[in-house]
Amino acid sequence: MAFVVIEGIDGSGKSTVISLLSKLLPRVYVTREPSASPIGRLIKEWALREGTADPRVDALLFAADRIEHYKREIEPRLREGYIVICERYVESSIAYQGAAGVPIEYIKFINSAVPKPDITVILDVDPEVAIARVKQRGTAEKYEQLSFLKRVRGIYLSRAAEEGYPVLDASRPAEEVAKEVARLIEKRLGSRESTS
Ligand SMILES: Nc1ncnc2c1ncn2[C@@H]1O[C@H](COP(=O)(O)OP(=O)(O)O)[C@@H](O)[C@H]1O
Ligand SMILES: Cc1cn([C@H]2C[C@H](O)[C@@H](COP(=O)(O)OP(=O)(O)O)O2)c(=O)[nH]c1=O
Repeated sequence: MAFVVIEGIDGSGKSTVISLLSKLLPRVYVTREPSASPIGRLIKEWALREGTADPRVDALLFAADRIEHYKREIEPRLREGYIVICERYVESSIAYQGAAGVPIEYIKFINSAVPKPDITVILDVDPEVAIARVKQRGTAEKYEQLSFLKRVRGIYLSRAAEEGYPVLDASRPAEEVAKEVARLIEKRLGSRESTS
């Protein structure tokens, strides 16, 4: 079993890479955050639109959605032997709510009820490129502002340095990025099989 998380700013190509990945790897279950849970819907329909009074409310809502999402959707699929690929997870809260001023230790604590993924990959791209890509996609959400995304990117890169996450250049064609992620996953799974 393998729990893989793909992280990156809006427009870094996460959804595109993940849909390509699901064709490159066997028995993949794809999911994402905010999730389809009632809390995930509240986040999409309210927190990310009108907005909350304090970014700690966002952090708490994302953490609550994450526990529901992990317990009800991710954990059962892992037990069934799927490679679960999740678009966004704890590092999104650290990067986005951290950039909004919430202390990182607070974010880590409220997310301590869910386990670390087996693999976390950061898709890195210049925020100007990401914003241009998202503009083609339709309306920008509350977090899709250039200066804010520059702070988010900075936190992702410092977290990758702290935790040893692979950082991929996501300005390349999505097919190339997806192949590199698939190789990373196969290598990590292969090394687990050889040690198990
Ligand atoms: N590597 C890439 N090169 C150019 N455009 C891309 C690339 N990856 C994604 N896109 C385009 O950028 C937009 C955002 O991609 P998406 O995968 O939705 O990003 P995210 O899920 O990270 O927000 C989409 O229109 C998509 O077609
Ligand atoms: C999971 C997560 C997402 N976000 C933000 C990042 C995005 O701007 C926004 C929605 O995520 P996004 O991946 O853009 O989903 P959608 O395609 O449905 O818009 O939520 C956080 O601020 N914290 C989190 O913990």
